[in-house]
Formats: sequence, structure tokens, C-alpha cells
Amino acid sequence: MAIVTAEPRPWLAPPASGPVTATVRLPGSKSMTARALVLAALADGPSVIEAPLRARDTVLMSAGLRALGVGVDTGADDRWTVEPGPLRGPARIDVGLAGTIMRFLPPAAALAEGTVEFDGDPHARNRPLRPIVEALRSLGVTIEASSTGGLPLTVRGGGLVEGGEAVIDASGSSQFVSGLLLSAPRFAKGLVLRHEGPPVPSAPHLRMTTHMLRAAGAVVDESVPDVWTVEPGALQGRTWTIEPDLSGAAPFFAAAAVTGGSVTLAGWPADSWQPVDRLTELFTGLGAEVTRSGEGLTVRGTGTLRGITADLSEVSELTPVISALAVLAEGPSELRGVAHIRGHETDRISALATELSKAGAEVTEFPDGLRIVPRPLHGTTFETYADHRMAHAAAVIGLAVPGINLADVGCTSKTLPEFPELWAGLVARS
Ligand SMILES: O=C(O)C1=C[C@@H](OP(=O)(O)O)[C@@H](O)[C@H](O)C1
Ligand SMILES: C=C(OP(=O)(O)O)C(=O)O
Repeated sequence: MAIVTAEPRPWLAPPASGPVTATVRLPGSKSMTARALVLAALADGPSVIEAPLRARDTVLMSAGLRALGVGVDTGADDRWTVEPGPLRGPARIDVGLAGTIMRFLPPAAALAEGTVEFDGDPHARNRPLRPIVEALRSLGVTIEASSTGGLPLTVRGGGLVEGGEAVIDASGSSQFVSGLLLSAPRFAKGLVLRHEGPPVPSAPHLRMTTHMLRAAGAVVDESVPDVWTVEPGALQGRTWTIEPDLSGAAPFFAAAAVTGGSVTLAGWPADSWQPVDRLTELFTGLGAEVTRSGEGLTVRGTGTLRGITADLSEVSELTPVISALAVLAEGPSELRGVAHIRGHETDRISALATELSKAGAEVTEFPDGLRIVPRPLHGTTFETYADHRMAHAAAVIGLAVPGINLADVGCTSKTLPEFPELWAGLVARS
């Protein structure tokens, strides 16, 4: 399988010389692009994806769907087209380090006729998959997984998934649920999926899944907590317009909060499927101001950066950037509710504890989060663990602390390959 490990790209995070004031245009949401690709591939007619994200996760998702027989044209930057076709193996799919691919494509591969093999980056093999593998088995799918229940994975598709009822413990990732729901309209009996276990994280991502399924014509019921019912039926091809990526925007907003400047994310829609209210609460709690206008979504630093106590389970992707803000704040912070991010691109709780401590912060690690006490900070080599959001966190700290050297900024290609240039452009406006 073509798994390429790029050479590390060291990078010195540029310090800000004053308040950063800028309007940024960022590419589309990773999560929406991934869902649009899968729903388009399973639809009964062609689809168009406007303003998609072109980054490693979505390029590999497109390649995975092509390997299954779907026509995906990503030639134009602003407009991808998807032409569904009969799903078929044999196919080999490289998931990279993308949770969305390793959780969204095996259920789709189960609908294919033939064998589909999945593997990915070295760390991808450590990311949890067992619950979705076991749920698929209980729905009649033949899958072979590694001894730990994860990658490498072989799905022996029979061209049909019976579907019906399944029980899952999705406390490790909301993507187990999203992955099953996205393909469920194509299961012969649809799906009734019940979660049993500690709470499912990332509720806004689950709502994004059910919104997008309905927008494609699926009949979905989520009125009973922890139970999702998807009726069998056709998905319609349509035009998807992808919103700018809110999680990708978080470090840019953080630059406004840290420097007492103002950053506007252009093209922000009036109605969003991303958790803008949670982001607003967090940045407001930290002392910044958040406003929405015709210009976009704006975060304005007030010169005060407060510590916060927050449960980040709904927006756990934001933990690295919020932690970076916490080390620069005036008082301590406690960030909890994110035990599952130990299964993200890296064990983010442990990685943050290690790297923030190296920069001088006082950090206590809990099973489900961190307590961060700001202390005088100094330059250091900040390991990025192939994790784009660790790189974002380091860049935010580097605004205020000279000498933050990222061991590898290349990992930002996962969701925003232009990050180093966009960031340098932003800091130049300080
Ligand atoms: O469905 C999605 O697009 C995502 C769901 C979340 O996963 P977890 O529930 O595993 O945190 C999020 O952290 C991830 O970046 C994207
Ligand atoms: C957790 C993340 O990614 P993934 O979709 O690979 O799980 C993330 O982007 O923060």
C-alpha cells in the first residue's frame, strides 16, 4: 500500500510583534467534506461539492472511494464532482491517519462486491476501531481485523448488508456512530443503532451526520437519547456547499485572543452545522469577544486572557488550541471530559502534558483532561506527533514566546496544507 512518510519539516513559530488584525479565508470543513463525499458516493445520482477541503484526509477519502468504483473528480479547487457507480472490490484503501476514513469507509466497503483492504500510517493502527468492526459483524458483515481489533482490516463485501439492530459502545469516538449511520440507508433493513456505555463525545458531529443524511433524503430518527434509527431508502445526489472549517479556524482566532487583535473568518454562513456556539462560549470564557456579521465570524482580543474550567467533550478537537491559550492565560485552567482524545492522532492528553511542560507550564494530567497553571515560558523544540492540532497549539504559544521550534509542521497537511504560509501571513499583520 502506498503509505508515504514525509521527511519532518522543522519550523520556527513566528512571534507576533503586536495585535494581529486580519480577515482570513480558510478552506472547507474536513468533517463536512468527508460526509459529503460518502453520501455522494452512495447516492442514486451525481453530486457536486462546492468549496471542499483539499487536504490529506479528504484527498485520501476521495482516493478510497475511487478505489471502490466511484467517479470522484477533484480537478477543480472549488467544485468537486462525484459520480456514483456500483461499489466493488478488490480494493486497497490507505486511510492515512484519518479517523473519518477508517470509520466511514468500512461500512460503505461492506456494500461492495469483493474484498476491500484498509491500512494507514503507523499510528493509525493504534486508533480504536473495534466497536465499529463488531457492530458491522453483528449486522452480517464479514471483516477481519488485527489482534487489537483495528487496522489492518479486510472487509469481504457481498454486495449487500442486511442491517437491522446493533448495539455499540461509542464512548471512544462519535465516528463509530457516524460511520454506520452514513451507509445505513443502503442497508436492506436500514439500521437501529443503540449506544451503551459512557457518554458519546462530539455530539455536534453526530448532529452534522444526521443533518446531512436528511439533506440527502434519508429518514432518520434521533428522538430517543443514544438511539439512532435510519430507514432503508435511496440517497439523493445534490449540491453540497461546504462551510469554512471552524476547528481549523481556532488557532487563527486564538491569535486574536493572545495578541489583543481581531481575526475575522470570511464566508461564515448565517446558519452553520458546526458548533459555533460552543466555540463562542469558550473564547468568551477566555476573555475574548465573538461576533457574527456580514463580514464573517470575528474574534476580538480584549487584552485579558483568563483561565477557564471547561468540559470539552463536545468540541474535543479544540483541546490543543485551548490548552495553548491556557498556558498564556492569567490564571489556571482545567479542561476535562476528553478521555477519548487519547485515541486521536496521538494521545493528545499525554502529548500536551509533555510539550506544554517543556515550554515551562505547570501541567497535571488526568485520565480525561489537563490542569494547566501558567508559569514563565521559554523556547523549546515542540514535538508534533504527526498531529496537526499539536502544531496549531505550538504556533499559538509561539506568538508570545520566542524560540518555539516545531519538530515538524508538515503534519498540518492533514487538514490545512497551507497552514505555515497562512500563519506567517497572519503574523506579518501584527
Ligand atoms: O465525525 C467527524 O468528522 C469528527 C468527529 C470527532 O471525532 P471523535 O468523536 O472521535 O472526537 C472529531 O474529533 C473529529 O476531528 C472529526
Ligand atoms: C480528531 C481529529 O481527526 P480524525 O478525523 O482523524 O479523528 C482531528 O482532526 O482533530
